[in-house]
Amino acid sequence: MMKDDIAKVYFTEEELQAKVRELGRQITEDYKDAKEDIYCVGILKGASVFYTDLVRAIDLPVRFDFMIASSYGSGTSTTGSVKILKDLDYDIEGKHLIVIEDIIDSGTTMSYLLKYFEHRKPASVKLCALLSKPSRRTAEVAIDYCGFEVPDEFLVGYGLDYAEIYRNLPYIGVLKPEVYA
Ligand SMILES: O=P(O)(O)OC[C@H]1O[C@H](OP(=O)(O)OP(=O)(O)O)[C@H](O)[C@@H]1O
Ligand SMILES: Nc1nc2[nH]cnc2c(=O)[nH]1
Ligand SMILES: [Mg+2]
Repeated sequence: MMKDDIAKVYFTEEELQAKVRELGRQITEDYKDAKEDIYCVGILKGASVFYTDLVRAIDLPVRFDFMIASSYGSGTSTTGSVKILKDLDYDIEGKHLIVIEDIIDSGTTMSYLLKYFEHRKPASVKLCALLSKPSRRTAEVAIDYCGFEVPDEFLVGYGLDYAEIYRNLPYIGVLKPEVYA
């Protein structure tokens, strides 16, 4: 079973779902009077699971868009360069963007994407990240809605992968050292 590979559970399914509801309520409250269209932009693939839960906790007419960005290759450390493998489908000029991400670690991915979005002149951009690892930050990123701060450990589950596996775990944890061997 997949759980046999997990050394420690950091956030249970229940804890994650409670946080998602709280973030959804906060976003709903903050955008309830917005005049412009709201675009929820998910950064695939890591944000996929959090995204689909969070949008269902937002009680407003939002639109979906996705980007695919990758800076980690297949390992556990950032390559430092961000590749956009899929761009936005829509012109976001004058729209509200809520960028939805699983984790801000070094900040490399998001600092790059936030600059990229600003060039497209949206009405506003806010970032919602489930996890933040502040001790690892090399590029500054302001997180408007942050789920949890986490220590410097490589986490898997709820969208977060190791070598593309473990994204479908409904909880977040760390792997046993022998899994990396
Ligand atoms: O703050 P950073 O150090 O840039 O790390 C955070 C990024 O790394 C992971 O994505 P990854 O590039 O591994 O691709 P994935 O989303 O497809 O897993 C994660 O989903 C974030 O997007
Ligand atoms: N799976 C996973 N991907 C990451 N990308 C940046 N930090 C992490 C992490 O802790 N786990
Ligand atoms: Mg990602």
